[in-house]
Amino acid sequence: MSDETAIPVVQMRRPRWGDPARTAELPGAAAALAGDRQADAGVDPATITLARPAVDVDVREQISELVGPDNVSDADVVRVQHTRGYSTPDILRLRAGDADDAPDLVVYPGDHDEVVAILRLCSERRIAVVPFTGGTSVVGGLTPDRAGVAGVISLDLRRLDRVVEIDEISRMATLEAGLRGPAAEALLREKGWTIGHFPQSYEGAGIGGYAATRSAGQSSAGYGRFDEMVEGLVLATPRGTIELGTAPRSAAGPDLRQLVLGSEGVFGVITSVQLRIRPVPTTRVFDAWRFASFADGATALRRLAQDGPLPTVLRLSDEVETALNLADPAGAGSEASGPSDTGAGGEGEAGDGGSAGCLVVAGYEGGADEVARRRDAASALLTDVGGSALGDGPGEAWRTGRFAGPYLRDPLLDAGVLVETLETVAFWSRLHEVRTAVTAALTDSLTASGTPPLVMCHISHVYESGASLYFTVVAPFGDDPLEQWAAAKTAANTAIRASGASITHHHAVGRDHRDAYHDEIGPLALDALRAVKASLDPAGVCNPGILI
Ligand SMILES: Cc1cc2nc3c(=O)[nH]c(=O)nc-3n(C[C@H](O)[C@H](O)[C@H](O)COP(=O)(O)OP(=O)(O)OC[C@H]3O[C@@H](n4cnc5c(N)ncnc54)[C@H](O)[C@@H]3O)c2cc1C
Repeated sequence: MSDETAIPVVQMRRPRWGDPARTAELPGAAAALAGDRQADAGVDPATITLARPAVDVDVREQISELVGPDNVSDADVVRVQHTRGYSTPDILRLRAGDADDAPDLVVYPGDHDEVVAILRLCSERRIAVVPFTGGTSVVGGLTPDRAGVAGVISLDLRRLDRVVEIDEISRMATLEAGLRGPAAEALLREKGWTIGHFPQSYEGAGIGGYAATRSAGQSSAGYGRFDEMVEGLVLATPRGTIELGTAPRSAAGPDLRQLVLGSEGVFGVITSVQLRIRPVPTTRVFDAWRFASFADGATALRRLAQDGPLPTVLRLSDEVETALNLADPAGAGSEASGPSDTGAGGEGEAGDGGSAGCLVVAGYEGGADEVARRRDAASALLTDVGGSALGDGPGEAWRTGRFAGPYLRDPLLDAGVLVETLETVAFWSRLHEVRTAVTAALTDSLTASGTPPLVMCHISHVYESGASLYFTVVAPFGDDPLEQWAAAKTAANTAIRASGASITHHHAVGRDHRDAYHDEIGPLALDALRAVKASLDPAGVCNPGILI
């Protein structure tokens, strides 16, 4: 019954997304935006030749002794596959043959002690260490600053792939950090358990990355964000090991787990995580509802978040995304996706906020009785606040197509259509102001570049006091797509901060949001974080330039 178990771990082939056997056709809307442009897939990454690795030969030998010679590589093709992440600018650079940010060495440690030993050695030799779990960062989290370091190592954690322990009584599992989403889920499901964390990057991302970025999955209403599932974790630092998580809640000082969650590799490397787990659901049903406007739909989501009951998946698309979603759910309303079918115009009248209204997907998972109870009560509330039931057709269609969206970005870029996403989070009382400001900033910036965009927005993570806003932007390439997007992104960041929202709900800070993050927390808080880093990483080799 579960589509998540049908999805294997995919070894990504930068710069393209996902399983090469699963390609997506260029959507009709994109053809209109692209005009007569010839499709161009860019430079083949296998043909890129890199400068010689900067790391001294004796360092390489010492690392080889630590992890075994087969677990170190300086081959160009391997280094290119560890270059940057999966933001659209990252992809555009690699498509242009620019792999200047490639690491010097890629190292595959086999256990926690090897990670500590590598960090110690790199600290002595001032070599930057970039933890790499799935490599799907969209915020520049894998692009360290080389200033002041003698080289860069990408620490690929794929060999840390064990389920260490399942504590069925406490409903907890200890997982190594390199386990990728589908592998972790498959191993737990063999024993009847699920994590319930399904980001749209599920095929690529993994446990360490989820924890280091405070990831949020599509089922966050039911299972919580990833950081809310974490009961304990182990951090390897250049100065040794920190183990956190003695009990579920404690009054023993500040909760230091929260200091490590979201730390993006700057304090060290998370090598294992103790997670809350739940029984695999036996029942799953996804309903769809229509609301007259985004504001009406947002009120309905707020009421569910505040008064309950919460579905397991809860999301609201704006008018443009709704029209595309109802036309082809695999193509819109997804993370990092673009429009799929009719695009601006056509039957759905996307682009003019036309007749489709705003789609709410409410999915319920659990035991049969409990699902029926929650579904009945939530449906009564949704009806009460003005929703029209659309049955389970569009909801099920969204569910089955939900991991397909990212596959559209490559054909869109091939066709000269810029597509990128960004997200934020705010209190309910400010949400509409934030949405209006960010939409205007993106629209104005890209229109000023001569490429008026299609801007879509959805809510997919809700709390009693607020919700996330997720924007998908589509525009034809201008003369310089990197500059074009940089200007739009700066405008959006400025609007987010000016309207009092957070710079990120789940994509994290990386390098791309660093300045806005510093503005958000203020200089004293930043000093405190820097003091923690100086204590754990005195040589400053852990992901330099990221976050702080
Ligand atoms: C198509 C697409 C869809 C996406 N959808 C979602 C979504 O639905 N929800 C969501 O939250 N995010 C989403 N993302 C963003 C991204 O997948 C998440 O940030 C994810 O958590 C990253 O996991 P990863 O394993 O790929 O981490 P990586 O990219 O390997 O690393 C992310 C950052 O954490 C650091 N890091 C990695 N592992 C460790 C470790 N063990 N210890 C310390 N630091 C570490 C890295 O150095 C880097 O700075 C999406 C991205 C793409 C490209």
